[in-house]
Amino acid sequence: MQLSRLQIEGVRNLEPLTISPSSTVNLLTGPNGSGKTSILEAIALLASGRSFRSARLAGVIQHQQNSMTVFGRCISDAGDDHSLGVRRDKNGDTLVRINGQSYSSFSPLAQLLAIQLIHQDSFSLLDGGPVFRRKFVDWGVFHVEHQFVINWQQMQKALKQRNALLKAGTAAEQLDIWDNELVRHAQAVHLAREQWLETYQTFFHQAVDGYLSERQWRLEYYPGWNNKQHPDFSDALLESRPRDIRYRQSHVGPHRADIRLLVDNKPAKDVLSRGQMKMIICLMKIAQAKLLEQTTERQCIFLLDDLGAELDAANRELVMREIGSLKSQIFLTGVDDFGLAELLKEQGGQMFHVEHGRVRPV
Ligand SMILES: Nc1ncnc2c1ncn2[C@@H]1O[C@H](COP(=O)(O)OP(=O)(O)OP(=O)(O)O)[C@@H](O)[C@H]1O
Repeated sequence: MQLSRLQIEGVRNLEPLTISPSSTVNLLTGPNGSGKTSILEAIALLASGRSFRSARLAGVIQHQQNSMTVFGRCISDAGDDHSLGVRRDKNGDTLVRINGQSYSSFSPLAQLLAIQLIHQDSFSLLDGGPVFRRKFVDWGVFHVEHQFVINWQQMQKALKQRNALLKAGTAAEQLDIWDNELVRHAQAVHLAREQWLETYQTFFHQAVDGYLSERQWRLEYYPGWNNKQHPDFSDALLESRPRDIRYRQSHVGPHRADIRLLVDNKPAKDVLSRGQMKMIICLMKIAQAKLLEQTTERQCIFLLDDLGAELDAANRELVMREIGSLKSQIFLTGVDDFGLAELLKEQGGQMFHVEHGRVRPV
């Protein structure tokens, strides 16, 4: 899916704007605080209903305004036209519209727009907690296997019920019903993640091959329990039961899953420089987009906030060429064109200048 038109109103410092982005690269330049990231934020909002920088959406709505609206006209990978819109009021009311029809949740938008976001918090993928890596894997699985989200939601529900019983100090036998439900969906979630990761490994290794290829890279999957000892999750859950009862929470399961990236047998976050970490994060996301493109013929939209930060010229160009090898649409920000103007021309891109919340094509 690609955005052929973008309309934003009431988002942070941005004046109401309408732009027709290029289907290849869109470079947004301008001074600090001018509103570049806010444009990426608005695109991400259109795809997920969430902001990647504020937990509270009310903070994204422009001061003195009562609502914000993001509207996008998109061309699907099959060539169909779609209109998508999100409106959010200060009092929390939300409206999601796709092709003139209203929806009560954001998931239909997420299914249409596959966004790959790289910004300053993306480092969490390597140095943050397991939740960031689980989200990364689940995003990949969600876009290739639609049944996954149902199993994931059922698993979360069973886990919540089980934890509530544990907290209330309920007798062990009463856990059985939720344990059975948890096992059923947890097993499905685990298998889907495992299969996706098996395919992903190939794309990941191809992506890092052209970068620090003298190093040995390994991506390991931990499903959330010791599956060498207990291939069947139900055995692990049963073994964990006395501990779960004692500490009143569930200690094993796909909610504890993680992936570990090792470089020459050491955790990547302990040995890579900041710039190298950013490169690997970019390459991990590019590999994810390639997998999606090759398995489903769907394209991602890349949002790269301040790509220039931490990366030297050679690495910036490598990232741009790698993304350019996909059919993805790219939006990237920078205080200047950080030497990418030539490459931008070569890739048929478009530059926009942002100043005091006003955007104009250059
Ligand atoms: N709710 C809001 N209403 C109005 N203005 C806001 C609101 N929230 C933030 N701002 C302002 O909007 C601007 C947003 O800037 P943004 O982060 O998009 O800039 P940027 O061009 O990406 O900057 P940088 O180059 O420093 O990353 C800032 O000047 C900020 O003070």
